[in-house]
Amino acid sequence: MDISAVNNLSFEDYFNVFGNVVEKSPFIAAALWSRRPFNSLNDMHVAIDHFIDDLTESGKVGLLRCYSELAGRDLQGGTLSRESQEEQAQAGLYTLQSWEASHITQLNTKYWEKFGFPFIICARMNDKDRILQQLSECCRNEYVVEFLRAIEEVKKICHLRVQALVLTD
Ligand SMILES: NC(=O)NC1=NC(=O)NC1=O
Repeated sequence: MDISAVNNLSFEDYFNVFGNVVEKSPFIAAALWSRRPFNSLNDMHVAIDHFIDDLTESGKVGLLRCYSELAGRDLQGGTLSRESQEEQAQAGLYTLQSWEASHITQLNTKYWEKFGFPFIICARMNDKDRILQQLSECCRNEYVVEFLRAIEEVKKICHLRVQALVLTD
């Protein structure tokens, strides 16, 4: 659908389509309904980015905590969202060797224990080797570095999800 079709959707249809552009934070899509009409796809991106940037720190941390870990329990248990499942599959996280799977589990645990939210990276822009390498390196970062990086990765993931739903202009 193009941006004018987006603007003409009923709230229910809009919410069904865009509700998970920010993983398990449907309130963001619901809030952005008030920003219509969007002038362009980029206008939607900017509106979402500004909404996220305007959240309090605790609001941002809550948003980060809604993301499932990469190759984590949700992937193993088949409880990932459709979008996350597609993104993680595309990065090769469903076909890890056993040593890779145990390594990412160990690093994810170390990361969560250090920062209080899961390691987040845009899987569609990476592959399993780069994800493992980034996770390992990011475990050594300071809190503020990871907090800011994670928010920017959330935006990248969101932009790709919105782009997939709306024809580019
Ligand atoms: N923890 C994560 O990085 N999760 C994710 N990255 C993606 O690209 N999609 C996800 O669900």
